[in-house]
Amino acid sequence: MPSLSEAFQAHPVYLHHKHPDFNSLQEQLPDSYAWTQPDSDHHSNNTTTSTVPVIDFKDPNASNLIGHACKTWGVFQLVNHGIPMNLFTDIQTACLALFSLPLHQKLKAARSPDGVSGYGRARISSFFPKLMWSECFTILDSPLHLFLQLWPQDYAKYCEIVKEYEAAMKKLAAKLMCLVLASLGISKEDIKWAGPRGEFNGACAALHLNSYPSCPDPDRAMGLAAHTDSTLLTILHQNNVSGLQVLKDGEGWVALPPLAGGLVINIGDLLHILSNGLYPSVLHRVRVNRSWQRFSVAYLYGPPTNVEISPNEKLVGPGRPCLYRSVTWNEYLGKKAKHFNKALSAVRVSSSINGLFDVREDQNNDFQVG
Ligand SMILES: C=C1C[C@]23C[C@@]1(O)CC[C@H]2[C@@]12CCC[C@@](C)(C(=O)O1)[C@H]2[C@@H]3C(=O)O
Ligand SMILES: O=C(O)CCC(=O)C(=O)O
Ligand SMILES: [Fe+2]
Repeated sequence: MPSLSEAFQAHPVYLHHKHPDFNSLQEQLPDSYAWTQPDSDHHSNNTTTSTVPVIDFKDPNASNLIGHACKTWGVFQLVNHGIPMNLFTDIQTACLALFSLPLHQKLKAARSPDGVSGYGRARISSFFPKLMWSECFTILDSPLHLFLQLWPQDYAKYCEIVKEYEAAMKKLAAKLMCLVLASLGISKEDIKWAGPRGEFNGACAALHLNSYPSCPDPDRAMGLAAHTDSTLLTILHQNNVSGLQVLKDGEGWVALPPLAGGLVINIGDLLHILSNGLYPSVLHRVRVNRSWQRFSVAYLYGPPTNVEISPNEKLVGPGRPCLYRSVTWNEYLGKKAKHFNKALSAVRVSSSINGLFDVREDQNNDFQVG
């Protein structure tokens, strides 16, 4: 089976700017980080009243509630999910330890232009003329070789934390998949790689650690620009600092404040495709603030890299044409690396026939550079 890391070999991302040392940028926002915000965006932040659904995983009606949230928002917060609190404390401790290392040490584990794993900027940086106020660290498979560079003495402790965290996320993601699919009327028997008990054992995943340092001019800076994830679903843990926002049709950007012990679950592009557009992947972004450093840990969950994902036949019929052609995650990551937020449209089959376009094509660049 090809590995996820092969997806970027054909689309290397060269980021020409030097890696920043955010500690030395605390006086004034450099022009290369200054984004400007259109007036309409200020308004949408202030007037919105609705909130992202919070779902109790132990609720007997959880599958229906999840289905409704996926359809109307593409995102929800999950509580009572059974993940022990100490796993969150440990992974957040690992984030703090990692991002607090001196820059020259972090760069020993720098991500290569055609690679997936390691330290650097978000890959999407290459699509924007301005820089984002964040740094990230991506882990695919074992972090051992990277952590050996970062912590020659302490690497084992951090490897153990990552291993435990990933194992817990893998189990939770499989349970979520079963409920999400059930809410669409799809059973685990309909998905070959689900396995007999819905363990989704062959699933592929990446762990993405994000750090958003405090920022001298947060209104003009952008932590992470608006994007959708290419995943089936993403499970995100945020520390106690706000910043994450999702775009809601007709309402604008809605904040997703951290809930102690809660997890944010968002629909990615592959589930958007599998559900034939019924469960839309959600555009999200991260704003920064003047006082607090924010950390988040995203578990990016997808199918085995060689599995073709296409609209499920139960969701295709006379009134609902098949909207997307089938793609593997690897192939889709290649599309994302090339077309960014237009990747869904790039695999859409009937857009040119019906004159339909994926909504997010127009929603991509609400922040302009100034
Ligand atoms: C598996 C992956 C999904 C991702 C690219 C990656 O190889 C690892 C990082 C992921 C991430 C996180 C931030 C947003 C995003 C669009 C990006 O640039 O890197 C996603 C990618 C994705 O979901 O397409
Ligand atoms: O930091 C966050 O809250 C969001 C991170 C994110 O969107 C990602 O890693 O894909
Ligand atoms: Fe994301």
